[in-house]
Amino acid sequence: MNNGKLIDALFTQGWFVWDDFLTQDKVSELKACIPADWSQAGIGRNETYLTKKAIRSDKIQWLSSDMGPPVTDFLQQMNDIRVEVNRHFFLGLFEYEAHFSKYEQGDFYQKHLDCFRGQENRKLTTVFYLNDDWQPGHGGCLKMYDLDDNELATLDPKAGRLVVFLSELFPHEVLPVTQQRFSIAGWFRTNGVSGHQLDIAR
Ligand SMILES: O=C(O)CCC(=O)C(=O)O
Ligand SMILES: [Fe+2]
Repeated sequence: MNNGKLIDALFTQGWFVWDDFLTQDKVSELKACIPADWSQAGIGRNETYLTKKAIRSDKIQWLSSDMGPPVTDFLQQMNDIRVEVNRHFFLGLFEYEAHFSKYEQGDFYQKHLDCFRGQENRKLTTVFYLNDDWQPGHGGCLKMYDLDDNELATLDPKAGRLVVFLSELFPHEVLPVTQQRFSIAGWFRTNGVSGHQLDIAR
């Protein structure tokens, strides 16, 4: 584990690229847990949930521990990160939600922030990549920006790489892919109040 570097980078720049977070073998085991049925990804949550292919065109599968031990292990590792980040930042991260994403030829996700308007309870984003032998011609890079629209990084979605960033500070996009691309996008959340209802994490 490399938590020290993660914590330092979150303090100094708000984002971190953690290469070889998992070995290639672990990545393969995780990939083998992906179920066969996929649903079209949407934007927003609950009643504001919309499917907007013009903004994103990937398909998703929410992670759950009944998908197998590699998924349970991954969720446990994310929980370890959650505990460590809470210890240093007092962010009160409460829960982790994550989905597998599948991008197929031509799929993309336009520039966005991961927290929803009026429900800013996604605090920290993680994206983990499952693509062996990713080549520059395959597209699908994650492009990160700051809130002033300066480009910060263009990252290959290569197997074993984990990207972590503060959800409210870094707009980002997935450039169109020419090759099937798998990732796990996840968010650490705090419980927020939405309207007059307590917005309980699922
Ligand atoms: O797959 C990626 O590189 C990022 C995906 C993303 O931004 C999202 O699902 O919110
Ligand atoms: Fe995102």
